[in-house]
Amino acid sequence: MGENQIIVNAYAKLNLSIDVLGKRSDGYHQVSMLMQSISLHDEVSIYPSNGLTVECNNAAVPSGPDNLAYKAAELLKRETNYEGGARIVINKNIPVAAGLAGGSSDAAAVMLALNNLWGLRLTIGRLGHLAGRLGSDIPFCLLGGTCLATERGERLTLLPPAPHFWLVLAKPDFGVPTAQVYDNFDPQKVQKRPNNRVAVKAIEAGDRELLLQGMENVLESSTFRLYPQVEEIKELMYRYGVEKAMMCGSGPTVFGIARGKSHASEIVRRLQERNGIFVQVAETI
Ligand SMILES: C[C@@](CO)(OP(=O)(O)O)[C@H](O)COP(=O)(O)OP(=O)(O)OC[C@H]1O[C@@H](n2ccc(N)nc2=O)[C@H](O)[C@@H]1O
Ligand SMILES: Nc1ncnc2c1ncn2[C@@H]1O[C@H](COP(=O)(O)OP(=O)(O)O)[C@@H](O)[C@H]1O
Repeated sequence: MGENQIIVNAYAKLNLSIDVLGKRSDGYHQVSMLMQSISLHDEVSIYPSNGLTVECNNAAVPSGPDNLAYKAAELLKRETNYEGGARIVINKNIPVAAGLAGGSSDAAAVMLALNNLWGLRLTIGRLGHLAGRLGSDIPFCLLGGTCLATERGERLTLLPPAPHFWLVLAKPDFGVPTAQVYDNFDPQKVQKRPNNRVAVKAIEAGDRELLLQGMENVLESSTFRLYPQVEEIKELMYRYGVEKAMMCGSGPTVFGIARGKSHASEIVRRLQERNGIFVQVAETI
């Protein structure tokens, strides 16, 4: 390992709940979401270099300037007039366009690492502001843990850690663009809305049962209409006995809350019998 090489983990997120409160004049949606970091992560290695480069071992992810990690580095350079560079290498474990914020998390990890490597001394508040300009989920990825996210999702209130969950993640063999899900969102078609006030109280009180009652994701109504296979995965999770199943973000990944680690492994085994589904055990962190 080179002397100045930095390796950081970029953790995936899921949304314990998503409510959409309306459409804003800038085209984005006003949301109220409970966000949670999970153990699944990419490894981001950063090497000192004169130029700026980004490589990724997953062909579905753009290398170079279209990569969110590149955009994050470029934004830091522009804002601080920093003249140097970095070689960024992403080892992808988080499925792409999955609703797990893999790209956002890589970008956040790069911002934190380069702030150190380049000696920029930007405060977390300043980093958060810059992150929000790149993507609505990136400020949360900087902070991690359990948060309430409002506005576009970039305005955060840090909460105490949510009760621990063993999770099963399951994603069909296609990705879903976030913009398509928001465009297709119709509040009239929502069946169940979350109760975020109750869910926040439950997190503060460490009340697992109450939290499960408050959790819903209104974007399911949109994604399920576009991709019925996603709803089928959710139903399968319930058939296999999860306490709660819900779509991650805009999908198509579904998470199931298992009754323990071995229950999670058993569900993974059963889901693996179906072709073309990415399945993995994870836990909240
Ligand atoms: C749905 C969520 C839930 O956490 O996550 P993902 O499923 O993408 O992981 C987020 O709201 C996604 O955040 P993020 O993926 O950062 O979105 P952005 O890059 O800012 O925006 C992508 C597109 O989604 C739509 N968008 C996003 C956020 C928001 N509050 N309202 C929107 O309408 C806009 O059409 C925008 O052009
Ligand atoms: N570092 C990155 N990792 C993953 N995807 C990236 C990255 N940089 C840019 N992208 C692009 O962003 C899109 C959505 O990425 P991702 O963060 O995986 O999904 P989601 O928004 O569903 O959580 C991908 O289709 C990809 O083209």
